[in-house]
Amino acid sequence: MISHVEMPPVETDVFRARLFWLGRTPLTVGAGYLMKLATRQVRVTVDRIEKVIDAGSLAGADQGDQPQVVERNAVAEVVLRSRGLLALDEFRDLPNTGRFVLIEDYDTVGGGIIAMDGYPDQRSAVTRKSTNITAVEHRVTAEARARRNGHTGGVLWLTGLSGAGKSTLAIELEQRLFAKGYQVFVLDGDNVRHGLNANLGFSPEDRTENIRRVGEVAALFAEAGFLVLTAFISPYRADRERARSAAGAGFHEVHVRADLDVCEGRDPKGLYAKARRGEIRDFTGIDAPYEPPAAPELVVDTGRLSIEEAVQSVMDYIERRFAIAR
Ligand SMILES: Nc1ncnc2c1ncn2[C@@H]1O[C@H](COP(=O)(O)OS(=O)(=O)O)[C@@H](OP(=O)(O)O)[C@H]1O
Ligand SMILES: Nc1ncnc2c1ncn2[C@@H]1O[C@H](COP(=O)(O)OP(=O)(O)O)[C@@H](O)[C@H]1O
Repeated sequence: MISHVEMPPVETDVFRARLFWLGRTPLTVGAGYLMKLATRQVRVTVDRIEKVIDAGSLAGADQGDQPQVVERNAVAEVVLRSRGLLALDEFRDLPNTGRFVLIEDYDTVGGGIIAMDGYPDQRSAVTRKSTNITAVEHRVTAEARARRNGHTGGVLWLTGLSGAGKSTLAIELEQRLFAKGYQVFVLDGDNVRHGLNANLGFSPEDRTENIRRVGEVAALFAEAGFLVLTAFISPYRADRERARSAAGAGFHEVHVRADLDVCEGRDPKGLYAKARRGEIRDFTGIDAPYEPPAAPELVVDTGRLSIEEAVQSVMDYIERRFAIAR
C-alpha cells in the first residue's frame, strides 16, 4: 500500500463505525457482512452495537445497555471486527477514504464512516525496526529446566476489568505456589507501570505498548522456566493474541470475570467513583472498551465465587497443566 509519510493509514482489526442501515433484515451482533472500502472488499463481523438512533424520530431506540439489532432506516454506532489487520483511514482525517459500504448477498445494506475512538492503531506493535539480527541458541533446554523445577515454564495471563480480582488472585496464587516449590513470579499492572512502563499512560496505543512489553517479558520469564502470573486489564483481544504468540504453547488465558456493576461496587481503589465524576478519563468499562476473551483457557467468575473458591479453581488448573513428575 502506498501512503503519504505524514498520514499513514491506521492498522487495526477492530474499529468503530457510525452507519445507516438499509437492509431488509436487521443488522445483528455476530453477523458477517462484506465491507467495501475504497477499492477493497473484506469480511467484517459485528462485535457490538453501542447505540441505535431511530432516523425518523431521532430518539434513542430503547434496547437497554446492549442493543442486539439495528432495524432498517436506523442509525447506529457499532464496533466491527475483521480477521486480519486492515489499513484504514479515519473519516475525520480523510473523509473520502474513511467511509464504507456494507454488502449482503450482492445488496447494499448499509453505509457508514470509520472512527477509532477507544481503539489503538496497532501499527507500532507489529512493526519491526531492527534488521541483521540472529538468534543465539541456548544449551540449557526447556526440558532440563522443567525437570529441575518440577514444572514447565509458562504464562497464566489474567485479564479482566479493574476490580475483577486479578491482583488478589495472582498474589495469593504466587504465595501458595512458591510454598509448594514453584518458580513463580507475578507481573502486575500497577507495579510494572512504576518502572519498565513508567513512560506509558492509558491511551489505546499506550495500553497496546504496555501489553506488548509485558507479553515479551512474560515470555522470557517462561523461557527461563518460571510460571508467570500476569495481572493486567489487557483490554484488547489483538494485544492478548500477540502475548500468546510471544509465549507459544505455554500461554494460558484466564478471564477473571465480574460484571461492571460488581467491579464498580467493589471499587477497591476508588477509581470508578473518580471516573464517574469525570476526574479520570478513558477508564476501562466506563469510557474505554474492554474486549472479553472469545475462547479463554479458563474463566474464573469472581462475581459468583468466593476468593478461596476462585484461587482453588486456578490452583487446580495450574497443577493439572504445569506440574511434572520428577
Ligand atoms: N484510565 C484507566 N483505566 C484503567 N485502569 C486505570 C486507569 N487509570 C489508572 N488505572 C489503574 O491502572 C491499572 C491498570 O493498569 P494495566 O496496566 O493493567 O492496564 S492496561 O492493561 O494497560 O489497560 C488499574 O489497576 P487494576 O485495578 O488492578 O486493574 C487501575 O488501578
Ligand atoms: N472471588 C473473588 N476473587 C477475587 N477478588 C474478590 C473476589 N470476591 C471479592 N473480591 C474483592 O474484589 C477486589 C478485587 O480487587 P483487585 O484484586 O485489585 O482487582 P484487579 O486487580 O482486577 O483490579 C478485592 O477487594 C477483593 O477482596
